Amino acid sequence: MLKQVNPTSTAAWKALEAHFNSMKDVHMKDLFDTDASRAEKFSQTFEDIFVDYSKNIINDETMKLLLDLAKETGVAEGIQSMFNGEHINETEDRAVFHVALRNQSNQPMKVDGEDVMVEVNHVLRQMKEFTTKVISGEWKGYSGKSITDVVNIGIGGSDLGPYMVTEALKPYATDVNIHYVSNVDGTHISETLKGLDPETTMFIIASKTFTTQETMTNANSAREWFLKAAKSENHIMMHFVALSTNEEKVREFGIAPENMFRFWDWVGGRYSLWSAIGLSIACNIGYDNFEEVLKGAHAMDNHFKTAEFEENLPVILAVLGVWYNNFFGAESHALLPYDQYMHRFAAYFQQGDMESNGKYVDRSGKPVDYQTGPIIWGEPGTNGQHAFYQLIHQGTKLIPADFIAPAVSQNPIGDHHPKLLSNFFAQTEALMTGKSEEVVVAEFKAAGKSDAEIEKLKTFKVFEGNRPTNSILMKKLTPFTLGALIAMYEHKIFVQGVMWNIFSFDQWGVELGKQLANKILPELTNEDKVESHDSSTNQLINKYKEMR
Ligand SMILES: O=P(O)(O)OC[C@H]1O[C@@](O)(CO)[C@@H](O)[C@@H]1O
Repeated sequence: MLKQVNPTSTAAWKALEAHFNSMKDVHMKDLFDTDASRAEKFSQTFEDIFVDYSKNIINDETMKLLLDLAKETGVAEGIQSMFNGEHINETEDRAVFHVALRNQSNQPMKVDGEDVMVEVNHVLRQMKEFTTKVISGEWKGYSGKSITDVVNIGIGGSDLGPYMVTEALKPYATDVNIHYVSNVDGTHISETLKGLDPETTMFIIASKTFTTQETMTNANSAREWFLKAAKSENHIMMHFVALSTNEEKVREFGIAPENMFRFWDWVGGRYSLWSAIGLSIACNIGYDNFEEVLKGAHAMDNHFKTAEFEENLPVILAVLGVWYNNFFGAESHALLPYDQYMHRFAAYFQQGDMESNGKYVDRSGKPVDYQTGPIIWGEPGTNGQHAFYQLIHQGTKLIPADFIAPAVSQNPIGDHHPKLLSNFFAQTEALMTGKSEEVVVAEFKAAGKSDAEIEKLKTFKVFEGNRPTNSILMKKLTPFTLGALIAMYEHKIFVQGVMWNIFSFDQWGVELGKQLANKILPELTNEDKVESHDSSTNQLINKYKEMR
């Protein structure tokens, strides 16, 4: 069980409220000007990852109080509880044990007295055997041909993680082409199946529950598409495998148990890419590279479990997020990877963060009277600079942002990478320093502008600066480094959930929409006028019936 501490009742919170009043008008520029060691003091290295968090509106006192808040809200105890396999997902009475999936040191890790590593390692061996056969061409389809394309059918945590990782690790891809189908919109599977050959296509049906409407609809459509060519149901087993906790539903679908890769209820969907859900990753980049991803995450787990809070990267990033979310009133957090391969990174953590901490009821069942999870968003740099950086630089909203970049490119052509990184460095500098009216006027004068022009335009060109960022510089985007980076953010989310006294591992909020959709679906199968909803929903459904 996690300690139940209302964060606003702690001494640290009260001290932070007072401290905020002394910091809210401080400009980071002045903090840098008065402390030559600032950058070094507020930076941390982990393996090949360098994190510079000095461009934040913090001083030593800020960090002390924020870490005190983490301590007072029971983060240290929460870390122990998670790694001890306690049922900290209390509303579903489950452990939260994704750390066991990547426990490469193979120390026993127990849930309810049982060492889960026996099963974890069995499934990893099964995954290795399967992916080796597929990649080597040994696995044959119904007509005797090898598999050329793998289609992962899943949604949410059964899609976003594998998709993000295979996109990020494209340089490590084998010859097996990987495709992801998630949306129930017929377009998604129709467009994906175009150009695929049923004789050489493998379908991975990824679903923890094996009941998700989108996934089962897409799986059935894939099966129909396949059987049109393959004819016999006996051929299903050569082209369909299942990743799930629900063996009964897998059998009902017609996938043989030997083609099922199991995982367990203590694996949350949004924390499942390390489990059998990662099968499509291993098919695409090879099992050894998938194992490297696990190793990177495991290294971060050990750091998270053992490092003092003052040097603990997930804890540091978590408390900085709380500082802006709960004291500066920031409502979102941007993830801005300066790496095109990481174009799905923010999307992945939209589920990871917002489905974990998008909660308004605390662990005692009472509505909170403080802010919880932020809106997560972002796009790769430099594209974002031509889309939304205007608001980040000169808007009225505070947007704390993480800038992420590799020092070494996987595609070192021409001078692209120096240009990419010059923008990576310049943006956080600009967000921090801004541009004063004095500098603006001097630039206008140097350009020969008249006083009247200067007077008219100068305020539009002033940048207040003091916009906080974290800079995360990786040596290179490798499987190990990506694994460590993902785990770092997973643990940041966990720490924030503990501090906000919420349950981060259930997701009751996704149920109502599904429930109402299931009620509406049958109403769409006829031409009857619908009157069972509010007037807007009735109107929309009836208008749809007129239009179609
Ligand atoms: O893996 P499955 O059981 O098909 O669930 C898919 C996704 O649906 C949810 O919205 C839960 O309903 C996510 O939490 C989950 O990752």
